[in-house]
Amino acid sequence: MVAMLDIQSVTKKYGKRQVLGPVSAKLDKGRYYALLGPNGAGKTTLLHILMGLTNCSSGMVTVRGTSIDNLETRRDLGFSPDDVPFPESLTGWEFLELHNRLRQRDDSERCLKLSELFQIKHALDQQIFEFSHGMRRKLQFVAAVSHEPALLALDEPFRGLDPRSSLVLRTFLQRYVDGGKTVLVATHDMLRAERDADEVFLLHNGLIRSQGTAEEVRSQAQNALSLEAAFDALTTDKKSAEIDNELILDLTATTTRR
Ligand SMILES: Nc1ncnc2c1ncn2[C@@H]1O[C@H](COP(=O)(O)OP(=O)(O)OP(=O)(O)O)[C@@H](O)[C@H]1O
Repeated sequence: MVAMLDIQSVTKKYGKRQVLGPVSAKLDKGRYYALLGPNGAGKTTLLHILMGLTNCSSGMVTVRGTSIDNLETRRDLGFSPDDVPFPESLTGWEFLELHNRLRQRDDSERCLKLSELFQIKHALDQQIFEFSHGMRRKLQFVAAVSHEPALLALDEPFRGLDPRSSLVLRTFLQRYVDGGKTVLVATHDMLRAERDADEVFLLHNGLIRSQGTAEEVRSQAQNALSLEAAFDALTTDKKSAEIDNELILDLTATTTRR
């Protein structure tokens, strides 16, 4: 069976510095994947390469057997980035329409239904600079999913969402995957990853340090009790943990003495 996403020996260099890879992995349809890793591990860089937004330095990425260099292939991808500036002067609706036009599709009806689901429909005529952080996240998500992409990649999609919206998004993603699509979520939220993802990739210093179900990753970390503990064991060496503890004691001792 052809993989939904096939990442073949992908590397990324900025100048002489290699920040990613080689990374190889296959993602199947109908699965929810979590991409985990410490700050600077290369998660966003990898997502940008997978979505065709950044070129890799070497290697190849295919979606259902076709290179992501192909425009048609890229139209079957959806991406909700983290912290990318918005065109503030556009209204919410103009932002969604822009995505429709770039994809040469008319998904207006679906945009409206999604906006209703995420409770931003009432604000679509407002300019984006008036949107709150959570509203922006939701708008970004609606734009990413309105064309029903086969592969949906999301960078920290739950950050800043209120509990109800988080629940709606979580349910939506589960159903989306049940419908045969593939979801890849980069996150620092270990509890959510452990609960929701079928499989996780743990990236460390630009390389996949561990991958599999949360249970498999835990077993690779001497049967750690949680994914969070496994993450810590696989990405932090004992020496730096000791130095951290000493520094915390040192830095807080003066505070408590006052
Ligand atoms: N445009 C750039 N130029 C040079 N180096 C970059 C650039 N973008 C990212 N990097 C470097 O690439 C590495 C990976 O960064 P990346 O943003 O992919 O990490 P991340 O895992 O998403 O981190 P975080 O969890 O903090 O968001 C880091 O060392 C970063 O400094």
